[in-house]
Amino acid sequence: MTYNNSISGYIEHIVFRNDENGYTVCKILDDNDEQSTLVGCFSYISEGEYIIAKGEYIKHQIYGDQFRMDSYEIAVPATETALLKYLGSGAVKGIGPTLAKRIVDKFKEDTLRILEEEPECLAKVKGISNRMAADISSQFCERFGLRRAMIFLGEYGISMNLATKIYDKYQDGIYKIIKENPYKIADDISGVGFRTVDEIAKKSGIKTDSDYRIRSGLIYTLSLASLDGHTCLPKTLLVSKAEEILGVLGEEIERCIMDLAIDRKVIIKTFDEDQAVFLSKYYHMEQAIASNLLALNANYDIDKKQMKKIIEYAQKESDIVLDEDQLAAVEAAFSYEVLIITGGPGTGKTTTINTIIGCFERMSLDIVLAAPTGRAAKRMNEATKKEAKTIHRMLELSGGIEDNASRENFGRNEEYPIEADVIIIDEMSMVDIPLMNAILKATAKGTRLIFTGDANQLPSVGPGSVLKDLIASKAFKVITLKKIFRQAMESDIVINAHKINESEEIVLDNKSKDFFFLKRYNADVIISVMLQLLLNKLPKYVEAEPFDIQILSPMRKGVLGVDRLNQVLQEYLNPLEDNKKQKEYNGKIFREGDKVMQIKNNYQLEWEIKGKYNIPVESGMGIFNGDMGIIKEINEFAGEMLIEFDDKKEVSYSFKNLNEIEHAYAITIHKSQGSEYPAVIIPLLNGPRMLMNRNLIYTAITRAKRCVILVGDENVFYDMVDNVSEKHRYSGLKDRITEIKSIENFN
Ligand SMILES: Nc1ncnc2c1ncn2[C@@H]1O[C@H](COP(=O)(O)OP(=O)(O)OP(=O)(O)O)[C@@H](O)[C@H]1O
Repeated sequence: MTYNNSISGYIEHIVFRNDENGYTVCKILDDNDEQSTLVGCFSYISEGEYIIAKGEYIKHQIYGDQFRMDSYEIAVPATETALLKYLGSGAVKGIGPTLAKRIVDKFKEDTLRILEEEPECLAKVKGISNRMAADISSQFCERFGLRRAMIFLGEYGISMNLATKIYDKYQDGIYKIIKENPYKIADDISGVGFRTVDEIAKKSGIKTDSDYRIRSGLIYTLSLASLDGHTCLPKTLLVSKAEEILGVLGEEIERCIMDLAIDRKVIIKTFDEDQAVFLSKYYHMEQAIASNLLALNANYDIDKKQMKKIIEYAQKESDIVLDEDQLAAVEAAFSYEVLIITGGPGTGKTTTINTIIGCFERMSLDIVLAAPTGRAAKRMNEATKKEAKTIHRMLELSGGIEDNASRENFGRNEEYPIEADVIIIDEMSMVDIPLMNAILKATAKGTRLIFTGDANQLPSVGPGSVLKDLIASKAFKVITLKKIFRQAMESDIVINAHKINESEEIVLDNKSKDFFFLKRYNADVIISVMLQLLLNKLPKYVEAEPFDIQILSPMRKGVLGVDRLNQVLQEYLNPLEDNKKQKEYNGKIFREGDKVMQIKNNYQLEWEIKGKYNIPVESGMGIFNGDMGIIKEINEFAGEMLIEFDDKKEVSYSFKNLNEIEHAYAITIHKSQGSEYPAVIIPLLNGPRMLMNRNLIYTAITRAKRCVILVGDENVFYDMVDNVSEKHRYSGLKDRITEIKSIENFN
């Protein structure tokens, strides 16, 4: 590219700067002492710097003439004028224009060297004490160091924010790290991944078969596997995946796995015929879960006569006669410190839990109820009429948004355990390894733990398959409820859910009252049928608002994936009108009236419920993953959006928090885990076999309370029901439990 234009001068004032991509608008005083506006992406820029930029003059529609920079250099202030401008710009705290002049007058062009190397000489300038001289020098060195590092890291395409983090961590050591082992950055700084450092390494000339690269790539491969739910990978699989990612020979990879094992970065354990390689954090978590659970797993010596009396009383009080399995579950809650109650829909899990609560309350025991999501906790609260919290809240998460990093920041832990005689956790299928580890750390010896859930639901989003592994270990008391009760028998949702699990034939003749299949084979037709159902037929049929009826799609992508469905449905259900404001964020348009969903737990979002005359009558904190709301108001000027959630909770979102919100006309089945809706509509046309399995369709159907309507190709439905090749999760929890148990038995 040839440049007809260049500009050079001092940066007088920075008007705007985006620290992520470095986009900057600033005023530059050029060599003719004329001021211009300079714009562009600068990896480093600071007031007082002398800049030589290449680019072109453009005319901005609103802001007028500007110089748009394509490339630039920062000159070291060498002349006396340059030094004066630089030091006088306020770049170094404590030096203003007067002091700058005195310093430059005294040291002339040697000024920078004096600042860096002989700060004591500075004290010879009138007005500068010894202490001030040292302070000025250290500020100057830090600033110059940062400037050099920013420019250096900028050349590797590193964003400003990241460059600052990297510099804060390594200071001047950064040059050596980038040249020798940039992979260290991924180890040391959270949020920096292998792909980023691999790019840096490539530019820095590091060989593809460098040991540092392979080791970092192996950790990356295992981390990717954990996003798919695995806490470990069989060694052969790890080697082949790493070969694909790194493009190096298997032998080299195997050697590096051994090195990582020696450094305890990974743990290798025997696994069937093969070996399993774990990221050490997951290995230790599984190990801790196994030993903590086994340590808790005591049997209580109970007075059986007394127990039977209490159970009798609780049954009378709730006017229920428990069946054999339910009774066994209640009795087990008396005798076992750890108890698992599982069963499909309508098998009486809630009824059993309520009886257990009734008994323990009579015994004056303190009971704490919790579930993995906000909606699941709300449901537990409605079913038991007792307070139920999210697990994170029970564990007193400190900090706002829950993410992997904050998972260890729980207020309740081994030093300050949960004060309860009994902890009951529902929807256990959603609990992953890190969360289970945190629950057990916060559970004191002597506290009973009761886990309930349905092992046929989708597994947790995070790594591990805790509930299944606990059951498979046979180390804990498990009661499986199988009988479907009369009331539940009337529901084809419940009946068909069980048929799906038992591989029994499901007749799609639409003679049911609550389970329908509308055969359609074209995506647009399917969408139009869903709209009809949502707007006209279903609300009356299930006595619910269209807002409460949920479309659940198996996928995010594709013609019937949630991304497209949300776009299309928004146009039909909430089209743009003159008086409706909207805000674009990340390529999505949020509009007043849109149905949206919070997609992470945020314990610091404040809500308010307003009463008559718009006066707040209640307030609190916390909006959770899966909470649904409607955009009430968009205020472009304040950069805020008002969203109303369940129970009229109003929350003001700053535009920069919009990454916590998604449109929710349609959501993925995965996202619906732990929630229930009066009616669900499920479009089924096609999808990858890996995803379209029994687990997924079972989970989708069991989300509906009063009506399920599937719309699409019946063969896809039958294929899903038949596809039991549920994606296998590699985990070591069951083995750790068996291992520790056998050592205990041996002792
Ligand atoms: N022992 C019993 N005798 C009579 N009815 C029962 C009994 N146990 C449960 N039921 C009834 O069966 C239905 C399903 O029970 P419950 O809601 O406890 O099951 P669940 O497993 O929690 O179901 P879901 O997973 O769908 O919430 C309810 O209507 C309940 O009243």
